[in-house]
Amino acid sequence: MASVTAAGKAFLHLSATTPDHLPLTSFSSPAVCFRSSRSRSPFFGLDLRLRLRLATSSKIPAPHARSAARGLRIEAAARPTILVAEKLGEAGLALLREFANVDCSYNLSPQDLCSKISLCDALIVRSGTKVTREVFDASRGRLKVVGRAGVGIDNVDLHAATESGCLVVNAPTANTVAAAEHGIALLASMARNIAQADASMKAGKWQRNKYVGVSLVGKTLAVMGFGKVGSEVARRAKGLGMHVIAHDPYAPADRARAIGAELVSFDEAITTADFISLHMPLTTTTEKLFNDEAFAKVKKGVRIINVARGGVVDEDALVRALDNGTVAQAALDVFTVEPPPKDSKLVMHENVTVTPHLGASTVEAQEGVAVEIAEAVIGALKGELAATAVNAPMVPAEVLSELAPYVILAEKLGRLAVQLVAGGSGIKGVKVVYTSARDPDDLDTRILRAMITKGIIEPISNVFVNIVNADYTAKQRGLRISEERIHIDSSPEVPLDSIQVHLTHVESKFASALSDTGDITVEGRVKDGYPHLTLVGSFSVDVSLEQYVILCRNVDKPGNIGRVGRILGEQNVNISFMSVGRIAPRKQAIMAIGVDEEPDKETLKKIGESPAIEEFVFLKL
Ligand SMILES: NC(=O)c1ccc[n+]([C@@H]2O[C@H](COP(=O)([O-])OP(=O)(O)OC[C@H]3O[C@@H](n4cnc5c(N)ncnc54)[C@H](O)[C@@H]3O)[C@@H](O)[C@H]2O)c1
Ligand SMILES: O=C(O)[C@H](O)COP(=O)(O)O
Repeated sequence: MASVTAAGKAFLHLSATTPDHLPLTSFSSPAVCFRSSRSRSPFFGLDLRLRLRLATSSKIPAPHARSAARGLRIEAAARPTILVAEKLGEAGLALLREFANVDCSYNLSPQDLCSKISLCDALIVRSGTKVTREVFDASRGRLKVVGRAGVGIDNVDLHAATESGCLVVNAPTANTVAAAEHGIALLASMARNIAQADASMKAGKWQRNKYVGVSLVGKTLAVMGFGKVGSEVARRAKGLGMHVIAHDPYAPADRARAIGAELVSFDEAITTADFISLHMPLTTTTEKLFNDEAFAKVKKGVRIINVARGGVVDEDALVRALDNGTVAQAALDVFTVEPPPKDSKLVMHENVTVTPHLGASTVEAQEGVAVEIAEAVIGALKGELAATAVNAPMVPAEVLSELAPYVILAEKLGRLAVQLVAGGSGIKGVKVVYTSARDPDDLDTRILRAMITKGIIEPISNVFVNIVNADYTAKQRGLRISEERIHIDSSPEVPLDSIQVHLTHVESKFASALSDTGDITVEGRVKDGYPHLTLVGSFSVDVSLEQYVILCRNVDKPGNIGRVGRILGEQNVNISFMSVGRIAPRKQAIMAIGVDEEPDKETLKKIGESPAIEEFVFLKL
């Protein structure tokens, strides 16, 4: 469809909503892993190594095996060896044994794991085994795949894995219901003092008055994080007659409504709830989110359940809140350090019920997880790439080499846009606009779309997005992605002029990021091979997208820029880049500041309090 832009240029409109099924076969040629400059995801540089490593297994297509043979040792005829370091369901073990020699060695010390690993092609773990850089070093290049039989891969050193050319796969869905059921079990047993009463009876007592509980029906439960587990907890709590509210800045409101839960802000959730159940991932934003400040706001006597990750709670602050009665009880399955110290005040607290990270531990979930991970590991050893690959997107090398800097730009724009979303508004629609001199047939945007999806989803979840699972993951989370191309008259040698990412109809924590249509809008370009932010809302800026960016809106008058610069300078925070975009001289302006170090909270507070600053946001890319 041809239309005309505001600038009067003709453009081609091509709307591609998320397809139901990805054409996986078209991606199944050489796997290429690449590393973005500084994000947690593995990107450029390691591509060929990982690709060739995977191609050294026996059942791979001949051309790939030939290319692998040139650079690497081939173990074509040998059956691979898989070390299973934590208990795995029988169905999964049976699948593994059909394909490989399986060594089930549980409770290995770090030293024993290191000495065994050089004889293994794959390693399967749960959350109890630390797969550190030492493990990858000790494998001396033989380890090709690490399978995490569960969701969280906090125990695997992803950078070290990628650097040693080792693929990491996980099993993200099979234990969702088990975790939700465990959350409900903790909720009910905490409310009725089941664990304490059981211990008391076993100690020979009969304390009927001491263990009077509280009822669930009619009480308000705040589900913090409305993803896979959180939504299942909400569904079950509705069945118990609870009033369910939820806080998740990125979840679509209609999905919550369908379950009968209302999405609310963080403050509303924690100030009104009788029970708070945590289901968000551990990220830089959620780390110690439940701290003294949060406990100061909760309804007195609130009860807290955590089956997500221990690090989301400041455990010392929780002990203080339990001691002073702010929090009546807590039921915890997860801890900052696992296992927690034997003398942990939190674990020993009489108002705390604990389980040793049992959320995923049902027979059914473990069978499901075992099959899911066995299939993923076998596939990877065969040279296929699973949709659950955590550290390996896959694109044809020639596409990658041309789009490399745009791929980084796409992910960074996604990361930036999602951090501008205000709590409670939920993201539903993403519109991506590519400006290019190329004919649509000459520009494959799948990888760019995948990278934008990755940038939007990864900072807010524990899902790892790659080219294989990007569209599926977006769809699963109710994210509709549409693409539009604007054709410009320029050299088709350059694949893209700009990429714009619009998060449609959301509220922003930085109002200036909203365009006239009410969308969060950011645009970027590649300049001298580096990604630059060139538009925020309606403001033109030009800042290199490095690790940290501060966006401030201020009145455009002398001295304002200097004030912010001085605050940063006083804290020894180095400015790497700065750009000012303004509507007109002496009206409103946006300062985009790239900084080398992460400013501490105090410094950010000072910037926010500076009279010149109308609003500001600190972004990690
Ligand atoms: N205890 C266990 O054995 C066990 C088992 C499974 C999962 N888990 C943990 O449970 C958690 C949830 O898992 P999941 O599979 O539902 O993940 P998910 O990615 O499906 O859902 C997480 C949700 O949290 C939301 N979120 C992100 N940042 C948030 C914030 N600041 N405030 C509120 N919400 C935020 C995301 O938008 C997403 O909807 C994870 O931490 C996971 O590791 C634990
Ligand atoms: O991340 C997960 O899948 C859960 O926390 C479960 O971990 P586990 O497999 O060690 O029980």
